Amino acid sequence: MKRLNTVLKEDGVETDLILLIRTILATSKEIAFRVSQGELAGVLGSTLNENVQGEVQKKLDVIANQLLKDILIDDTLVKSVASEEEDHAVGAHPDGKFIVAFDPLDGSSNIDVNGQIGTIFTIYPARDDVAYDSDEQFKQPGTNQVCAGYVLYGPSSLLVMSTGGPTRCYTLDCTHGGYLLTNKQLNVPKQSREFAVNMANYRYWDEPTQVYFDKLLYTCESFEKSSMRWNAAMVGDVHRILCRGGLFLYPQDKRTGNENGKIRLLYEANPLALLMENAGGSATSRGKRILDIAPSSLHQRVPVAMGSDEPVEFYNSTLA
Ligand SMILES: O=P(O)(O)OC[C@H]1O[C@](O)(COP(=O)(O)O)[C@@H](O)[C@@H]1O
Ligand SMILES: [Mg+2]
Ligand SMILES: [Mg+2]
Repeated sequence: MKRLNTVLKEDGVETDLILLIRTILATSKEIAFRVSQGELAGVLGSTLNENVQGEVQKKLDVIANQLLKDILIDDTLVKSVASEEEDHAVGAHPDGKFIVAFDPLDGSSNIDVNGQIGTIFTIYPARDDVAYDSDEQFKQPGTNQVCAGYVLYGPSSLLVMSTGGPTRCYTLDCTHGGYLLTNKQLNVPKQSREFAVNMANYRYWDEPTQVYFDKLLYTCESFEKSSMRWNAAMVGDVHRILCRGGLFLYPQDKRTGNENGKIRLLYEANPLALLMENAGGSATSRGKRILDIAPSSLHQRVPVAMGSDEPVEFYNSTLA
């Protein structure tokens, strides 16, 4: 099996970008180790703090954020970093070539129940027309991403990543400490009857989304044998869909604060949209391509429908 470094070189990825990816992944190995130790490493449970979005921070959210932030702001290739757990962009090096955004720990509610969690990251070229440490650095559409990926800390730790080409999957080999290529190209099937959505929000959805699910569950013949799969971690739900198709949905709803759903554009929707598209799937928000939306603020939320082409189109046609 090929090592990550070899694959990136064969893909023609520039050396500086390879170095930055390796820096991020060095931290992911540290996080993977702590996750695997669980209670023994003292990483379970909550802190007394909330992040800028009013969510209670878990100890692992804070630890993963600190590990990633520290290593990245030390790296001269990095101009600025943005994180779900930071109020604003954190400046690193004014001459840095790249900016990095991340969700240090996605699926925080799964931490204490030994469920799937992951780290999502994305790399963009740095801008020279705005201050190196300002949020403006990150107001770029997802099409500008030069790399997007996630590390899923499950029964094994997996890296799923694209540097613009195919979405590839690597497995962390704990015996030598490196990522090895285990699937050179993920291909999302065009059709699928699986869907991932928090059905408990049904009463808050707007009418078109309710109608879509009424059709899907009760009348639509092609969904007769559909199955729901919900991890409560987008990274885990999207991983399943990248492997075997399906629809991931997090719509907007009527509750105050949920007008744009829950998923954050910069460090959740955009990197996962790039991986989905480069695996042959679709990624949309209110019927539009997610990758074309530039964030207007760091923690902007967007409704999300991504996965196999057919169910994504069917969902969007119901909204139209
Ligand atoms: O179960 P809920 O409350 O609908 O939320 C699940 C969603 O929230 C998230 O966990 C948010 O991510 P964080 O854990 O990084 O805050 C998504 O990954 C997931 O799809
Ligand atoms: Mg998240
Ligand atoms: Mg998070």
